[in-house]
Parts: sequence; C-alpha cells; structure tokens
Amino acid sequence: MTPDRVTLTADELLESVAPLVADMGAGLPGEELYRRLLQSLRVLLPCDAAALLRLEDGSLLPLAVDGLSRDTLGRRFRIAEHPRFAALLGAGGPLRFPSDSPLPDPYDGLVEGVHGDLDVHDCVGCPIQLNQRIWGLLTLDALQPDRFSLADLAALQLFANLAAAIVTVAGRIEQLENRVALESLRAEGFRLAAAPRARELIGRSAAMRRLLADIELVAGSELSVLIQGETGVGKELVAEAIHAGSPRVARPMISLNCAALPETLVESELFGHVRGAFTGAAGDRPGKFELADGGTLFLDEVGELPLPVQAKLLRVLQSGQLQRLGSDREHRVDVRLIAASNRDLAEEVKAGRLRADFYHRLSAYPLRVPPLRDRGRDVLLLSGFFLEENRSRLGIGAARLDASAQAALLAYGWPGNVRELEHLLGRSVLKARARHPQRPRILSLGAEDLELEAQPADASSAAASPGLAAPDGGAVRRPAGESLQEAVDALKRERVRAALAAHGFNRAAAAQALGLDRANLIRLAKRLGVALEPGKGPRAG
Ligand SMILES: Nc1ncnc2c1ncn2[C@@H]1O[C@H](COP(=O)(O)OP(=O)(O)OP(=O)(O)O)[C@@H](O)[C@H]1O
Repeated sequence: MTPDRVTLTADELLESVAPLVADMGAGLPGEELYRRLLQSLRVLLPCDAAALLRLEDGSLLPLAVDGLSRDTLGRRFRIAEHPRFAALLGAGGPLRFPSDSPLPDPYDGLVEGVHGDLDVHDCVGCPIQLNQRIWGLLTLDALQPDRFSLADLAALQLFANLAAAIVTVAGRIEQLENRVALESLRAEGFRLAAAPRARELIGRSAAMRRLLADIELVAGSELSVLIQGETGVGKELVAEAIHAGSPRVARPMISLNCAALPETLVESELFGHVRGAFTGAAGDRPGKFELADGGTLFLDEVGELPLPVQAKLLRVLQSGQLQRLGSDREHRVDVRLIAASNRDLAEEVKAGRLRADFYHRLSAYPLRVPPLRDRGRDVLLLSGFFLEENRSRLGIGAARLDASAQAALLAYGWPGNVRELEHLLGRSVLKARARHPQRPRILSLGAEDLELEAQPADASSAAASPGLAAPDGGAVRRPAGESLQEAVDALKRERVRAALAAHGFNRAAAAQALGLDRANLIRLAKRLGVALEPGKGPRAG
C-alpha cells in the first residue's frame, strides 16, 4: 500500500527533477533513464504502480514499469481494447480516472502484491508529446481512492515533458552508440514503414540481447545465415528479423519448410518446372528461388534436404543461375539465403547426411538461438505477451499469473521452448475460463492451472543438444559407453514411441505433443526406426 500522501511544494518538485536532469547528461542507457524517471515519479507522487509506455501501431508497449508484475513488460496493449488508454491518448493532457470510473483498468491483476480484483483505486495518466505528436503515455495507479489531486496532475504533466526529453536523449545516445547518422535513420524509417513488419522478438535477457545484436549486425550484410537452435526457440522469427533489417526488406522473404515436402516435390518447389516436366505438371510454375528474386529465401529444416538437391542448390547459389525442371532456359536470380535447423548440422555432415560444401556455404554467419531455459526472466515477459494475446482473443477482462504460477514457469525446463510456453498458456487460459463460468473480471492463473510436468534432474542438459527435439520429461537412462549422440537418439526414440502410442498413432497429435511438425515427426521416426503404425516398421505417410 502507498504511504500517506504529502502536499507538493516547489522544492520537492525541484528535488525530484534535478537528479533526473543530471542522469540525462551522464549518458545512461535509455532503459536505466526510464527506470529512474518512474522511481522519482513514485517518490514525488506516492502510488502503487507507474508505467512508461510507447505508442506503436495502435498498441502501447511498456518500456519501463515500477510496481507492476514483470510480465507487464512483455504485454502489448491494443488501444482499441483498452478504453482508459484510448481516453488518455485523446486527452491532450493529464487525466484522472476516479475510483468509480466504469472503464476497466488495463493493469487489473498486474499491480504487485495485490491478489484479488483491483476494485477501489485511483488512476492518472498523461500523454507524452514529441515533435507535436503523441509518443506514448505515463500512468500512475494507487490502490487508495482519491490519492491524486489537481496539483498532482500538474506534476505529472511536468514529468511527461521530462519523459519526452529523456526519450530524445536516449534516442541520441543510441544513435551515437550505433554510429548511425540521423539521416540514415530517417531513411531507414521510411523504408521500414513501406515494408511489412516482422513479428516482434520479445526478451531482455543477456542471451537475447546478444542474439539481437548479432541479428542487427548480420542483417545489413549479404551473408548467408544459418540459424540453429532447439525446436520452438524462435528460429523463424529470427529469420524474419534479419530480412526486416536488411536492404532487401522491400522485396519478399519466401519460406520453404524442407521437411514438409516429399523428396519428389522439393526440387520443383525450389526451382520451378515447365509444363510436362513430370506427371501432373500441367503448366509452367516458378520456384521459390525465382519468387525470392531480389529478396530472401528462408529454408526451414534445411538438414532434411536430400543430398542431390543440396548439390543442385549449391550450384544455383554459386552461379546465380537456375533452370526450371524440364527446361534448359537459364534464369538469373539474386537471392540471399537464410537457413534454419534444429539438428546439429556439423554432426549431420560427419554422419554423411549433409554435404560439407553445402554446409559451409549456408553457414557464412552461424547464429544460435538460445533455449528458453537459458533466458532467465524472459519467460515472464513472454508469458505476459501470450497472456495479453489470449486475453484479447477470448474477450477476457484481465489475465494474470499469481506468484506460484510465476515461480513454476521460472523453474520449468521448457524442452519445447517458446512454442511450448505459447501453447501451454493458450490451453491454461482456455481451461481456467471454462472452470469459472461466472466470468470473474480477473482470471488469475496459479501453478495448478499450468499443468507443467515435473522435470527430471537432467532434462535440461539432455535437451541442450540442438539435435534433440522435445523430450517430455521422463526418466533418462544412460548405459555406460554410449556416446552422447546415441544417448540422445535413444531418448528421442523412447519419446517418439511413447507419444505415438499415447495418441493412438495419430501423427498430428503425437507431433503436437512433442512440439514438432507432423512432417518432422515422420522424418524423425524414419531415421530412428520407430514404427509409425501399430505393429509395423517405420513408414512415411
Ligand atoms: N522471442 C519471441 N518473442 C515472441 N514470440 C516468440 C519468440 N520466440 C518464439 N516465439 C513464438 O514461438 C513460436 C515458435 O517460434 P518459431 O516457429 O520461430 O520457432 P522455430 O525455432 O522456428 O521452431 P522449429 O524448429 O520447430 O521450426 C512462434 O509462434 C513464435 O511466434
């Protein structure tokens, strides 16, 4: 709860603002400046929560929060769904929502230390203007009604102005650090505005920051990028981010999942065909390579490409020339390649399943996406992001994680990574809603709502192998003398068998339980010699 309020004096105002002005001159990073701004604001205007949000594409993105749960930082609040935010953005100045305001509070359930509904409270906010345009919002919430006065609104306006100055300073510092001239930033802005936006990569952990810095570095180059990492870590999102940050962004990124196609079709998908090239080729058709001309070709599950196709692909990459199947006409293509795999491709080369020359051509710039268990509290940010998406989709007033749920999410090993978290939260919100037909204003998820399985002690180290798709957490046996790869394969075999049996050999359901694509499961089962039908040998279908 907030301490008793004080009356604002000019001295107090000066005292809280002066250190901030000094911080601005000290070259601190933006995030730290924003955090200090909120802390000073809460000292001056005692309250239970404060937030700084940036306006982007019809949503508000929290940049810094104080007194709100950590997962708030991952949430994206769509303005159309939050009337208080809409009112604040339209207010032109500071605005107060009294405790009897009928408008739902976007922070319902998110104020730290409050476990039930946020029933009686006082809330103020103020738009932040930059270059005569609304840049974002500052908001304050107090659990006590009538906490804020008219004088407080004036102080809030002052802080909103200060926030605008801090945003400008932080932006300048970032530009200087990146040694990017303002003009080129502007040009970049126009270029990006014209192109479709990549999905956002949520995360602030050290591992994610390193990855984001790598993405930024390689995006502007023409190098081929090989993205490796376990299943569900976000490799496709990383590919999108590289394309979005590249000079090719105005041209398309064309994707092909090499595991999803039968071998006979892969070549025609990649290189196209002419009429009559094979049975069923009724007309001329360009391949993905031609469609990606001037842009980026993203080959997902690249380790699944058959060896002859690898050789052909390598020739096209080296010469920039291709022929559609059944044609001898040469087409020139200018394509940047990004490839991804959840297998350890160096191992695949050793095992003779991947051509070494092809591997080296792909991995001019190798990137490894860290597993979710190595991203610390990013789990909570991502949870906030997915909860907000589900809340919005299901028309729920508010969805939150209680302390037990947060602890359980942080303790879990995430063998299926971000995809597993996304699906788990989607399921949990749906089930929790069904359990509460009276529709409470705040749907609060506890650890028991999450249905997280207990982790074996060595699950995370076993899952650390990039070749391992999705162990579901059973016991792991390690016979003496077995190599790591053999042990991993044995574990995979056991998991795939168990999943198929548990789902009556329904491949789609088993694949989903393992966090894999159906086609991937089939390939994996074939490679491991696991029967895809009851009482039979391995067979694709
Ligand atoms: N950092 C992130 N922020 C937001 N969403 C994410 C993030 N990482 C992954 N996701 C989401 O998780 C899901 C899985 O991501 P994606 O398909 O990119 O994984 P992948 O590594 O390519 O998986 P696979 O190896 O199985 O193909 C997607 O819905 C994606 O949007």
